[in-house]
Amino acid sequence: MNETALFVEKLTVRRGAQEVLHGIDLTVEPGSIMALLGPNGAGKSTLVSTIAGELTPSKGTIRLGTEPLVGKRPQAIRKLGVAAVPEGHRVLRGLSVADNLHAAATFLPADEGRRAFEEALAIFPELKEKLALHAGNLSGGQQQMLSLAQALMGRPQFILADEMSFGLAPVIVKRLIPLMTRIAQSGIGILLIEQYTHMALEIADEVAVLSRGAIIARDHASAFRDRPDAIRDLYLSVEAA
Ligand SMILES: Nc1ncnc2c1ncn2[C@@H]1O[C@H](COP(=O)(O)OP(=O)(O)OP(=O)(O)O)[C@@H](O)[C@H]1O
Repeated sequence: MNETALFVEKLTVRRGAQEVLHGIDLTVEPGSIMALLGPNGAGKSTLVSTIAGELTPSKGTIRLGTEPLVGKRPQAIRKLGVAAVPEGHRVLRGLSVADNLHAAATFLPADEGRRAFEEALAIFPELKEKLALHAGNLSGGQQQMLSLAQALMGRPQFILADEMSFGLAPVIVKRLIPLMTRIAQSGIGILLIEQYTHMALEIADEVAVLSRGAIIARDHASAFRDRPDAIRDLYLSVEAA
């Protein structure tokens, strides 16, 4: 077992009166992509929000290597190296693209911040031409790239990518999703929630299927690649039970 992995152990989370995650166990390895798939309401966003420190579990642990994350504030978790890229591209719309990127480098020493800025532009060359534009004037796909670039500039060890493709045209998603492979190759572990199951399976190393707050299947992505319908059959079998 890799000690620098992101470990979720026996995680139980309530929202209001309802328990929505029931003892989740999940490990994301550095440099690998874990696709978390499941129907609407399964608890995927709840899991991401809990890892990111926005929700407090009622039971269980989350660790980055040996470092416990439960009880830490979202900003502290981000600083330790776990960055959430939220659904719906939440960039600072009134600021320029350049200022959005600079804001993401606030915690870095100046020279490292400059390096991170250049690296982000190397990964997302489209943003280079838009540096002076207000982020609110970018297309949805470009805003999502900016959001991802901001997460990367914090030098994360892990990225939690929740429905990055939300609201984007499939043609944009086809360009965005392969970038995740490049990011993983740089050593960053990715927990990927993606509505386009076939695209998630193409790039993922492992798959965990969540239904009604429990992991109902976990395997190498290759086991599902040629039969994405098997995943929907799994959801349906749980729904029917
Ligand atoms: N803010 C909230 N307050 C109370 N319950 C919530 C809240 N947000 C989500 N829930 C409930 O928690 C459960 C899990 O929802 P969650 O959004 O985590 O699922 P999901 O798998 O991400 O679904 P989707 O794909 O629709 O986003 C659902 O039953 C949902 O109704």
